[in-house]
Amino acid sequence: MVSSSVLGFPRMGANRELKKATEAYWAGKSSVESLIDTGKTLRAAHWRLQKEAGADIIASNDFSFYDQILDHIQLFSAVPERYTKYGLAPIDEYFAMGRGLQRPATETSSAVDVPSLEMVKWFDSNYHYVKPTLADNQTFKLSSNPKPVSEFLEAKSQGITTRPVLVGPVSFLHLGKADRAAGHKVEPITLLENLLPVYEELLVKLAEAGAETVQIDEPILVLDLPDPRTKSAFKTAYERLTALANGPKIVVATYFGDIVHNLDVLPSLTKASAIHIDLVRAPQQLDKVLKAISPSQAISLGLVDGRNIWKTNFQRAIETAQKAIEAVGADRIVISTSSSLLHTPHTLDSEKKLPAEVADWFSFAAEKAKEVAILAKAVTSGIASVQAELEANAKSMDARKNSTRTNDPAVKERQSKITPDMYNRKSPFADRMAQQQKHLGLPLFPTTTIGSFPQTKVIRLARQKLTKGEIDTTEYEQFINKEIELVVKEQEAIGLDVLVHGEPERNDMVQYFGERLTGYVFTTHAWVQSYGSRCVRPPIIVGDVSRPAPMTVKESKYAQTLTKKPMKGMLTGPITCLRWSFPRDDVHQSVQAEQLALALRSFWKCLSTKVSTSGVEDNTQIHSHFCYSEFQDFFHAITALDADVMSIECSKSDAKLLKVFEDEAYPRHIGPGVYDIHSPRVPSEQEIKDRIAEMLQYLKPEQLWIDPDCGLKTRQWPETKAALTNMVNAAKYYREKYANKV
Ligand SMILES: Nc1nc2c(c(=O)[nH]1)N[C@@H](CNc1ccc(C(=O)N[C@@H](CCC(=O)N[C@@H](CCC(=O)N[C@@H](CCC(=O)O)C(=O)O)C(=O)O)C(=O)O)cc1)CN2
Ligand code: MET
Ligand SMILES: [Zn+2]
Repeated sequence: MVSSSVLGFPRMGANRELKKATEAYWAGKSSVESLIDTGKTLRAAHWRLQKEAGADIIASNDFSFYDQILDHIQLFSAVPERYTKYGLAPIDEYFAMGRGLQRPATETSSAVDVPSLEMVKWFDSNYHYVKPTLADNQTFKLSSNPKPVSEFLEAKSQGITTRPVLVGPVSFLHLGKADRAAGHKVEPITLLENLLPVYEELLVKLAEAGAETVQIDEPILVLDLPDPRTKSAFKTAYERLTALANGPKIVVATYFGDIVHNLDVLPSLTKASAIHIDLVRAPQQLDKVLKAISPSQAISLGLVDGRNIWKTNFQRAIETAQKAIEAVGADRIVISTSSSLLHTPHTLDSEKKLPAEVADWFSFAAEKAKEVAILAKAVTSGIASVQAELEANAKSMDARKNSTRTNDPAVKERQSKITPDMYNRKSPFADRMAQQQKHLGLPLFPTTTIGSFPQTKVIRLARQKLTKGEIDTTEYEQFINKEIELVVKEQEAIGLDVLVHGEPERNDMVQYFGERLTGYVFTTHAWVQSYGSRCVRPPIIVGDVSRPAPMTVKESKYAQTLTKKPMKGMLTGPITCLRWSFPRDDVHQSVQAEQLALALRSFWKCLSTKVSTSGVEDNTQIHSHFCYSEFQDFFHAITALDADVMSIECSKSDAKLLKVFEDEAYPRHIGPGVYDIHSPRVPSEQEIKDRIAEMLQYLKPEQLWIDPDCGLKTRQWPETKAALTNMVNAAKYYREKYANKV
């Protein structure tokens, strides 16, 4: 028999109950009991939903109040001392690591001021995890009442036997880093021996609690692993974890890529009961993995997309499953989601406004749980047992393929006319910068922000009223103009050099642009967690993209009339628009990216990839923003973009990484973010000065801009003003210090 499995379920809830509960707790508006209760209710509902959908294997410990990697940091007692020293309640210590904590002393407790841990993109998704920061000689200890065990028992008490999911020891270490803030230099992988006993203890506890199998995620198996120590860590770890006398069976799960280049790791995993692979992202790996697994091992086929919202093509999935069955036998096959469903919205049932034609093409998390069950039944009991479902699916696939929504000949025509000159700026950087300096007259260490200012409740409510028709466009636009006036006034008061309009008209930097382009559709409830309590509602690209309605130019122009200082206009680049939307799966992503670039270019010849930014005058200064700290990995790609000024996320990473700019003699301007905007914590002027001093070890004073890590939309006004004031003062200090020196 072939069973079906779901590697993990989204945890926010159908109506973002978890977001609301967490934010209410942070705001002091609800108790910890009420937060914990919401978690429990959501877990129960999600397990039941999957059970009723017919999924055989359902995950537990996929729930998290903030992030699953952060959960493991606490589970292993790997919390840095700067958090533990306050003796906070475990949940508060946990949130302090996620978002920092800054609070004055009270009669009963001392003052707390601690920044958050670093937050990083989860592989190439738009989810972000909290990076483990480890000490030299880091010790690990299993927390009391370990979460994976208690959540397993919780499900069991509800009559549902789950498969607990853990992040594997090798991935946990590989995704971590030395705690440089506390002076440590350890290479995380060398800590494996210290960590393994904790996994052993936990696995035994899970088995004792009744878990027959545990899913251990080792997603780093899809990465290149050049360090031989990483590969040998798999051997050390899995030979031990799969040999526990009283341990559970272990399924090793990989996702978001293929493991073909790491097949030499598989022999270390022979005693794992199954290997899971992502066949949506990397279908070509099946044959090789089938040959490489051991004869006793099962293979879990990730056939239902955990990253996108398209209905699974049943015919194709069944063909793949049958091929695998022929190769190794039905008893060794599991049909699964490609990854956790964390990256998909909760349920299609909530969408009442989608065109019916289009809604029939989609499948969200709840529907995907049904898909794995149908597929498993089809290959176990025969096609006839799910005839109706298969017919409906085939009809839907056909309808999508032949729909007029998906093909627009005019777009294809325009795409065929892209010429080489559309890729390049008019003059080289040095000439452009000379003209820009004359035009803009900026001081040394110019200060700016990334674009957004606080998206207050008032702004969101105004937008909600517009959507509901309670106010009209004119009233809404007047409201937005008032917000822009406020943002400009505040920036002038703070003393920033290059201003922004603050982006109040945008619900989200991706959704906003999607809503103004054809080829997209939008949802009302399809939220996906981005980090912590923050969610996005990615627009869906269903067809060829084109024909922008006028957008955002009006707001920027209005903002410029309010000040003599230079005003920067903000656009979301085509690649980000693509990758943070739900892209089509029937057309190559490069084609979709090009369509987006053309669409954006056509209304404003100014954007962050070359087709969009070329055709701009020399004295127009292009700022490109990248909120990734791993810039060294794509240094050459960003260099090729030829932006005049580049702003990058940097405040949480080692300033030494900036050395790449020095080594490569990068000539253009750079603003490495000087403070973290994801946390409400206000950085002091001294902290920012220290950070700038570090940057000046690698960057020339005349190329350095002073800005925050990213946009300020998630912040409140008081902390925004305080932080930017400290930032501007720090910049002024260096401006004086270097006056006449460069
Ligand atoms: N797409 C995307 N990806 C990104 C980023 C980003 O900004 N966008 N930034 C980086 C980090 N990720 C982030 C992700 C989300 C948010 C964020 O602020 N999200 C908001 C939602 C933004 C939004 O769409 N807001 C809408 C609607 C919000 C809403 O909930 N409205 C209420 C009504 C108003 C209210 O009570 O607040 C409702 O519908 O019930 C609007 O402003 O119009 C949130 O979770 O709170 C920030 C950063 C990387 N990836
Ligand atoms: C996630 S990058 C954000 C860029 C956007 N212009 C903002 O400031 O919010
Ligand atoms: Zn950013």
